Amino acid sequence: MTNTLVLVRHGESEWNRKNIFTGIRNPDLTDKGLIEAVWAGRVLKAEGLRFDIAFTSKLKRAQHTLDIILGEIGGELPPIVEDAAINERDYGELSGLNKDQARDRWGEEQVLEWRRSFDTPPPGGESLKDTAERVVPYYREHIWPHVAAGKNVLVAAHGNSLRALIMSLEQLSSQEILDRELATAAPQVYRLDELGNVAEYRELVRSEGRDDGI
Ligand SMILES: O=C(O)[C@H](O)COP(=O)(O)O
Repeated sequence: MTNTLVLVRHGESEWNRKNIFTGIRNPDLTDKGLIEAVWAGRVLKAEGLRFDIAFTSKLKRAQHTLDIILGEIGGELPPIVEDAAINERDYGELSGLNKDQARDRWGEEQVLEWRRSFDTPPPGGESLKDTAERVVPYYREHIWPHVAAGKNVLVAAHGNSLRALIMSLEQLSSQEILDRELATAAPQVYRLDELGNVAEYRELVRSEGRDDGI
């Protein structure tokens, strides 16, 4: 399969485990996150996917996930481009706060609005719209040209930087993106047509109880 773009959110991070708003802070993966990344690499390999180039953010959890995936796939490593343009959405003053404590302090509805609305930024941070305004131009300028040239491209990034990109790729409305959740290390596999529209999409989700190692 060519013209393939695979987006993958990092595996579980230390702060995901502790239920803490992370944004552009820099925790690493947990042991569970490492295992999730291994699984993502194995399932992509089992799909027969090989990558010509890979992109990741400047944050450890995404870089580490990418390294593990590429290691599992094996063979010659593709070039890796790291750029802050695909960093996680900056959670501003919420960064470092426990999500339940934030709900106790500001109320369920306010916190949900900060987390999932399109254009309400958390105090001192970025809305999904702000995030899209850096992610989408970066995608168009630096990532899409490789896919357009028939390459297979892997992007390891973050829940909200990828939601911003998916909103543009799938032409979702600001209402439709509200409910789109990305599981950790679940590859989103897109085949794009020559205009960059989605020709095929599949999410590879880990099923419990497999005994074939993936
Ligand atoms: O930055 C974070 O805290 C998480 O990666 C994503 O946050 P969310 O679950 O509020 O989208």
